This record gives sequence, structure tokens and C-alpha cells, in this order.
Amino acid sequence: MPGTLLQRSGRELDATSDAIDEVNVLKGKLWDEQSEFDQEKDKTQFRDYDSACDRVKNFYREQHEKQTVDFNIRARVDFKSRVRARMGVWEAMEMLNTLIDESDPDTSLSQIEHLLQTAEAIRRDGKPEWMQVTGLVHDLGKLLFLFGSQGQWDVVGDTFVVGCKFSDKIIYPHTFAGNPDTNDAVYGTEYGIYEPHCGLDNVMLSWGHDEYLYNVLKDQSRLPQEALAMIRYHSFYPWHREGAYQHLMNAKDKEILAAVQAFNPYDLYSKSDEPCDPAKLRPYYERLIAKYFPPVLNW
Ligand SMILES: O[C@H]1[C@H](O)[C@@H](O)[C@H](O)[C@@H](O)[C@H]1O
Ligand SMILES: [Fe+2]
Ligand SMILES: [Fe+2]
Repeated sequence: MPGTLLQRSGRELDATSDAIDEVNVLKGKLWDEQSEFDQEKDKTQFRDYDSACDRVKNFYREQHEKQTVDFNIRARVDFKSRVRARMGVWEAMEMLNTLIDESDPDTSLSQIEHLLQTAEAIRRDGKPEWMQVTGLVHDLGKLLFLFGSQGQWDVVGDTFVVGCKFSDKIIYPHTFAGNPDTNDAVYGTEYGIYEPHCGLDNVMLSWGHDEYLYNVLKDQSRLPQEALAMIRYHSFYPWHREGAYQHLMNAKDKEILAAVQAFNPYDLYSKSDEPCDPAKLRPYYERLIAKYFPPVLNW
């Protein structure tokens, strides 16, 4: 019955080529989704929160409703009350790698990739070693998520000042309507609990990976002041990008603003660079890590 056999294999062939077509369509879709994040983008396409997906919008609603003064005081007390882990920097990078940041509209890459891309972009530009290593560690504070945070809202995302009026330069400012501090007789006012030009050192920034890592590293590294400022304020976009909170700044903050702004493009725009190979880059960065950090840190 060669005829039937032929017909059958013909049908099978059709089915196979249909399946191949389907796979290709799916692959195409996947690639489109990927490319939305990771392909070469021009600078205006980053931080586009208007067209961000619901994951990002829901994240910020929750964060803006829950970051109160009361929560921030408790988070700091909790931070000081215990050591969460003891490990070296590279180990910390590997540990962080399981986290996918819900607040980020610009990358779907893992955290270790993002840290290496940031560091490599700084290195490519011939910047000093301390700045390269700052790029390498700047988001390690996201480990908080693995150390008993309440969710992602107290770990990632942009930061802002609590204890005074929420700035309308923060993304999705309307979502602060659901934060009890908005209508507080003190916290809801222009200066709130602060004095004019008291300095950013004296204000409470919303708790998350910046504040946590700054506190971990300030006594456990040989990083210069600018590096610690880059870490502490890198998510403070309402300040370093939008120019908010001038009424709380002092002379020192003007200097550190320049450092934080110099760091920002490496953090943000390297998200569309070629992925890095951690195994290949490890020896180079282990040398830098050894220069600036003890072999084991208290986290
Ligand atoms: O979504 C991102 C991400 O969480 C970054 O690590 C943080 O530094 C940025 O400020 C934020 O916009
Ligand atoms: Fe960050
Ligand atoms: Fe980052």
C-alpha cells in the first residue's frame, strides 16, 4: 500500500511543518518579549513607567501605601538587632541570583548579570577600581528579600523621603493617597519632622536595598565616601534625576549628588548591554573584592 503510506507520511509531514511553524511563532513572540527588555534601546526608552506592565504598577502601589514612618523605624530596629548571614561578596552575588526584581521595567536578566554589566560598563570607561567594585556590589542589598523582608516592596524600587510630604516627583505619586502618613498632621507637611537644609544624612529614606547595603558596608569596606553615597542614593531618582528635596539638602549633599549622578548611567543603561560571563570575569573581580572588602562580611 505505498499510496496510503505516502499519504500518511504526507499528512505527518504537514503536521510536523505546522508544529515547526508554531514553534517559530512562539519563538518569535518570546524574542519580542525578551527584546522589549534586553535589546539595544535608546535612552528615552528606559524607565517608561507609563507603559510599564501591571507587575510594576502593582508593585509601586503596594510600596507607596506601606512605606510609613512607623514601618521605617521598625525596619531599622530590626536591621540592628541581628546578623542575617556571614559570607563573602562573590557568595552574596551568587545567593542573590534567584531574585527577579518586580519593580524593574527594564531588565529580565538575573541580578548577577546586572551587577557584572554595571561594573563592566564602568571599567570600559576607564573609571577607577573603587567605582568598578561599587558597580559590582551596588544591588547586593536586595539580599534583604532572602533575609525575611515582608515582600519586595521593602527591598527594591525607587526610594523617597518619609516623615514629610511625599514628593510629586516620585513615580505614580497618586498612589500615596493610600499611605496613612499622607494625611498625618506632621508627616503630611512640607518639612514634616525635618529642619530646612538639615542634610540627607539626617532624613529617613524609604527602607530598601540601598539603605540596607549602605549600613552593611559603611563599617565593613575600604570604599571611599563617594562610593558609599552611590550605593545609598542610587535608587533615589526623585532626588538625583528629578531635583526634588532641595529644601532638605545641605552643602555636602550637593557634592555627593554629582557622584550619584555620575554612577547612574552605568546602572541604568548597561541593562541593554551584552550579557556577561560570570565564570570568565570572576578572577578579575575577586582581585578587586579582596582589595576593598574583608573575605567574610556580616550581612
Ligand atoms: O526597579 C529598579 C531596581 O529595583 C533598582 O535596583 C533600583 O535601584 C531602581 O531605583 C529601581 O527603579
Ligand atoms: Fe538598585
Ligand atoms: Fe542596579
